[in-house]
Amino acid sequence: MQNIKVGDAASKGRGLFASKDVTPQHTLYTTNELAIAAINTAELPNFCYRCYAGSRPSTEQWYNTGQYRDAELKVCTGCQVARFCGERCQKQAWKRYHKHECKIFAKLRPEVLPEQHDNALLADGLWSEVMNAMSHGDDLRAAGGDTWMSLMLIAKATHEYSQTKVDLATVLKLVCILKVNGLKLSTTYGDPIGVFLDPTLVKINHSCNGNVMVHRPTYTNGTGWPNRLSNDKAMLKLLPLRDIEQGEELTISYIDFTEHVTTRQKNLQKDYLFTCTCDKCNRDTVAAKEFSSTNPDLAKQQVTWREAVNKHFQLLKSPHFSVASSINALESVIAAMESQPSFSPSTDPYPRAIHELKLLHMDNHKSVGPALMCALKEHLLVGPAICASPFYPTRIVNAIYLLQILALLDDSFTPSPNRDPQLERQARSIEKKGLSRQSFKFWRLRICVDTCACLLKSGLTDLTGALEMEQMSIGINDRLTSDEMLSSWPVKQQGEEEMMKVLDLSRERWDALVKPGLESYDSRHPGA
Ligand SMILES: C[S@@+](CC[C@H](N)C(=O)[O-])C[C@H]1O[C@@H](n2cnc3c(N)ncnc32)[C@H](O)[C@@H]1O
Repeated sequence: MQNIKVGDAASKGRGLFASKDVTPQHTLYTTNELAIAAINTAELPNFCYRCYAGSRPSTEQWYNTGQYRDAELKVCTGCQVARFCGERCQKQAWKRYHKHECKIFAKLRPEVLPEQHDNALLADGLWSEVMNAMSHGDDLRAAGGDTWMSLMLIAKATHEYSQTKVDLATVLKLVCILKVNGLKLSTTYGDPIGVFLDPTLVKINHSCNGNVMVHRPTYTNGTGWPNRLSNDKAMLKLLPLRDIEQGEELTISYIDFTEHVTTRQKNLQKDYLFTCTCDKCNRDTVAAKEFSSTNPDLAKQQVTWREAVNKHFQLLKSPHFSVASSINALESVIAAMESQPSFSPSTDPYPRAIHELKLLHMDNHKSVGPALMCALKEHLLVGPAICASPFYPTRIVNAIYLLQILALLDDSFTPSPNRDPQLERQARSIEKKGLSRQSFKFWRLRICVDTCACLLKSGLTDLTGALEMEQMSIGINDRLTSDEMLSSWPVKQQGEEEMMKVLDLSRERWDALVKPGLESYDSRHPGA
């Protein structure tokens, strides 16, 4: 299933190219094994040290247990650091790498450097491929500063504690290679849990408007996880976001492409040592210059909003973090941005603020109502504005979450002895805000049908199981029924009016920001 080839990407060095015409349904590249991977120290207790399973279960499970994990991981009795989802993963990890590091981990615990987990023994061919990747060692050394200091420290610590026979200069080069070529190891739901390096993907270049995406399927090693829903055994997949022609260069975004162009440029220069000249950067640079000369006050205001959201991210990792004050800070940035007549949901930091606020409300366990408001804004306003491709995995994953939240609230209306009064109160309060039960069901159906349609045309096959469960709970059996159900639905107009009200959007704003997305939806479902 490898539909890629390595080629010359001019001033960027090598690059990856499509070796045939592909659609979003094709997988361009897949691997069942990560050559090098490291789970962040803080996440080690939460993820299997072999297959990285541990991503979030359904929202319902999360609501009922307050936990994102769907099974207990067993800790390695030797080091008390690595955890495994089952015996199979533990045995495989031991054979492949853990026997070389278990004692070192035991000695270092609890301060295990994440980079210490990288000493999977690489076969000769793989080792030379990895060592051939760009390291930018000389540039990093010349730039000096904190970055170079921390790379040196990591290299020295790794060299000393691993008792490797490889010399310090080589370890330092490897650490630089990891910095420049390492990609974010994330859950299927996009939460970062570490870093990985793949000998093929080290050749992929960056664009802030990338045409492909790395996806980590929900079900990896198939061990010990009772609630997994797919048979997809790939550790990762490279999926197209749109149709791509044979010979076209494949690009991913190394960074959060929703951030402001100056931040993107700064981060790419600092971490990857190049100046991005992609179309999006060129467009955004011109637009930002024009904006600060025509709207200097608002441009300054936007800087303070970005600083407020960045402060939340810094605090998130610190012991001074307070959920309540972060919620307040994010809510006030969101309200201030929405109050601008020129409000655009793709303007940084709006997408990041909405997503974070949703997660904080979800982490706050019982705040399902406020989480729903954020999830709706994310789905209807932010998603289409930041990425035109309906196959963008993050949009699909967010839609699945939204559906699960909707289901949780919708079910709470139904009389049952196990009904949760708190959940019911939140559902009633949304009803009071203006979204009737009928419209609630309409949106559930509409979002489910559309997400299924996108999923079927994408390579995200591991997610179909999660959506089938949503379909079943709504009562959809097949595509025809769903389109028929939608077209005969009496409250399409009413559903839209009520959603507008509940999200506090004027007709003008709805028409400008939400309607185009819904129209492209309608074109996917002509019968509806
Ligand atoms: C992961 S490597 C990508 C493969 C690399 N081009 C090679 O030849 O091995 C990352 C490095 O590629 C270069 N690069 C990636 N995307 C680029 C871009 N859009 N413009 C310029 N250089 C880029 C930078 O030097 C960056 O540090």
